[in-house]
Amino acid sequence: MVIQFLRLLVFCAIAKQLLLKIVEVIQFLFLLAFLEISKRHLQDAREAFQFLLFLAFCAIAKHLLRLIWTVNPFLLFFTVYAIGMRLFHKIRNLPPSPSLALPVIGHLYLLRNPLHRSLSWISRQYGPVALLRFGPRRVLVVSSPDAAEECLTKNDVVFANRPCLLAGKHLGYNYTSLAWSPYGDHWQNLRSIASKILSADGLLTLSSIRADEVKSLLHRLARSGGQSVNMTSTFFELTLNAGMQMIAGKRYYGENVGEEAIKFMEIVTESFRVSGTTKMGEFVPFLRWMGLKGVKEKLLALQKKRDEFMQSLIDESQSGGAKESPEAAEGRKKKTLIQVLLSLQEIEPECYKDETIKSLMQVMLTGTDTSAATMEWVLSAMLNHPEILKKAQAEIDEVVGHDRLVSESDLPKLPYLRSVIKETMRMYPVGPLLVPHESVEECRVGGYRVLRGTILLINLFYIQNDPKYWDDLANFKPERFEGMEGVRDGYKMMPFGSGRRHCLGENLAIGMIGLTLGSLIQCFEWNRISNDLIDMTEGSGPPMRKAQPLWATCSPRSATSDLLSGA
Ligand code: HEM
Repeated sequence: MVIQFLRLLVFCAIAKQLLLKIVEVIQFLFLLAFLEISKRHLQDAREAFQFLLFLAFCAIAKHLLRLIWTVNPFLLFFTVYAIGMRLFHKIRNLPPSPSLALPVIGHLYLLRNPLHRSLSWISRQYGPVALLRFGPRRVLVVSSPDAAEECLTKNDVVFANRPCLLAGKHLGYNYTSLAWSPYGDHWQNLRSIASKILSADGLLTLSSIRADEVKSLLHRLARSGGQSVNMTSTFFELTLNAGMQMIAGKRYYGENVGEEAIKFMEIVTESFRVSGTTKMGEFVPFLRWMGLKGVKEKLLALQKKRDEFMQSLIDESQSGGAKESPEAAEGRKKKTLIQVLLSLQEIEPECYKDETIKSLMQVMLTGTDTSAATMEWVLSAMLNHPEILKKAQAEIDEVVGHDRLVSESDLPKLPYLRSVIKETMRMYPVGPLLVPHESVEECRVGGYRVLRGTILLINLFYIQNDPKYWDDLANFKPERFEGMEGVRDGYKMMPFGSGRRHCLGENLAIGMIGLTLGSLIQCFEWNRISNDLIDMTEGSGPPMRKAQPLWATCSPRSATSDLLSGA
């Protein structure tokens, strides 16, 4: 910060001297010209008057500059700095940018929560490729399908890196976890391990775990007796239970949970608390020295707890003493993720270190959160549009019937349900800015120069809600996706990202979301808790959740009541 400030002072002092000199030179030149013309016996009095006027203007400007300098040198600093930067910006062919980037904080003063809304406003003013400064960091904001395509195809390798942010350092094992790792051999190795686990075959192996978790949720809801249920926490607990069952064969939420579960819940709650505190502050150097010092310590403490917890699960599995829940133990013919990774560790210990296994466990858990948030948006949207809920229910009745529960393998035969999920992900993408990327070398986007080390934010929220690309966009209309199966709609819809760093959990997430919502609407009639529409305002993320938790009531459908008693 000190260097930046000194640089600014030197720049302003030089700029001030230069400006004064320029004014003096102009004055001098005009004086010469005036004398020359008067020598030739000025014929045009108007011309002479204009010369005099200009001389007077220059003299006033010079004195004004001196006055401002004496009265408020800072005002002069800023004016000269802003004009200088703007010129410099233009000459270098950098993308358009809001004029006033304040020293130290840059454009951070323009941003509010939720961030994607502020960035949308900036895109409306400065176009689909805009450059901002978050403190000392350059940030490229892209908000059109064409520009996004350019970043994720032609420049895919250039942008395949992730920026070094606090969360990646302290929670991502010093940038070695899959989501935070820089593009390179280590990332490729992790990605190929995770791709195998999350491949269609890998997911099929663990599908019974997910189905069991959903059945257990249906049981619990059937016992709610028409009382209102907090669906936000219900979805969150469901996805965490399913995630931990796949990872370690454990469930931590529900009835009869023990001490280990309480420890796990504390870690999850703490993760939320801490993740909300890093945000923009980390781009402002003086905050990093002052306020963020505490955040760093909190992150370190959290990571220590998380690491110890995950290690205890690995140790338990290694010693063969995993205490599984009775349902899991009974149904488990398959290995948990930890068991699979430990057996690979025996063959290739260098590739499958304990740290690698723990970071993969964390990635699986992070993904569960985004799935839960999406389920909440989908159910909220359907509760606000009962006719859509009925249509999805009718499709399930016709395709699956009332004699068995929906399964993940039914999803390809339920296009309307899938369209409802897609339309929700269009209007309310839980990753509205994807995950930040960073350029490893200079490149061009939209004809502008993008310098090395620029953070890339793709404003998916803006693209997916831009009237240029979507008809009737304010209306929740799943029908727009009907008949579009397997059609890639350019880069105007990509809730899971695209390119080298696209989401690895897409199939798992779509399977779990479809299975859960399909089962909920197959077995229950759903209602809002009042006549008021559900508030669809988004809170700050990531992931982008609803600002208000979702409460709803459900009562078992008579046609499927047998299914619930036998589920
Ligand atoms: C509705 C649910 C989900 C949504 C909307 C979602 C969305 C995303 C997005 C937008 C990205 C960033 C893409 C980019 O940087 O361009 C991402 C990355 C990632 N997601 Fe997901 N995700 C979901 C669920 C999951 C699940 C369930 C898992 C794992 C079990 C998962 C694993 C990952 C991983 C590992 C990455 C980082 C990939 C990399 O950096 O190489 N996601 N996800």
